[in-house]
Amino acid sequence: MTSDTVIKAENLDLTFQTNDGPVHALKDVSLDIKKGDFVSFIGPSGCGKTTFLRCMADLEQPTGGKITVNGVTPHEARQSRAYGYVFQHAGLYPWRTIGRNVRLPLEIMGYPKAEQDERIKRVLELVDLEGFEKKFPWQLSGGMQQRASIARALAFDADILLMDEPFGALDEIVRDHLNEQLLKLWAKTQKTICFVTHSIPEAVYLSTKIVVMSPRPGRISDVIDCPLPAERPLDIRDTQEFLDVAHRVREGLRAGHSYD
Ligand SMILES: Nc1ncnc2c1ncn2[C@@H]1O[C@H](COP(=O)(O)OP(=O)(O)OP(=O)(O)O)[C@@H](O)[C@H]1O
Repeated sequence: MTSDTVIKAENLDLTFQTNDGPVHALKDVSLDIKKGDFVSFIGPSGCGKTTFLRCMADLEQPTGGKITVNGVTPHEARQSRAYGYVFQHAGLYPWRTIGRNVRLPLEIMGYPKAEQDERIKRVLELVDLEGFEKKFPWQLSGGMQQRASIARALAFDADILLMDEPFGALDEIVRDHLNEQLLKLWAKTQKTICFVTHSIPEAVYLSTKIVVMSPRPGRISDVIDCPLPAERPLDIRDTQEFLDVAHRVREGLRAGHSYD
């Protein structure tokens, strides 16, 4: 493992035991994610994207192989608050204001009140939600709620952000806007981001590396470097370079897909 490796999976396997028999969710998954990478995971439903992310987060236990996060086990990484996790649905507590939702992990971690206040202010600014601290989630649009949940994941300075289809439920215009904002935030914070998506354009637009997965059993079928410049206006999606990468992702998905 080189010193800039953040997540390393070696021959990872995970089989769920269910009433209908074993489900082989991950098979022989090996991957090296470097510091500052933006890695997207794309593949058909059931190919193990979420399961892989959950292994990184210590929410699932692999049945074979090895995974390290910052050179230690996912359990140790979780204890040292190495990552923030953003889910498909914002998952904000409706009875807490936006500010108090972002405050929650900081309270749990026992930050002093003044530092909590300072951090809440800083992360709400980062996601363009300054002034919304006292609003309740239902007073915000879906896109704003998702930004608040990103702020909550950023509040405690984790170096790694695990994002499981965070914009999947949003309409395309809002999603475009959040994609642009996420890229800016990534450039500003230099975090390592693992991002699950079903969208080829979203994966190509955001990533430095795209991991194509295929199902039954879930495995990695291709890892594609995305050579686009760091500065990515939305209309980069019309360039030949972008379309070439998108084409390769589509081919990778097609190769691993069975239409049964
Ligand atoms: N807790 C569990 N118990 C049993 N089977 C599970 C469990 N979690 C996931 N699976 C199964 O493991 C496989 C991989 O699921 P996973 O959710 O990781 O796929 P995914 O690629 O994220 O899918 P989607 O794109 O639909 O979210 C699926 O067949 C799923 O049904």
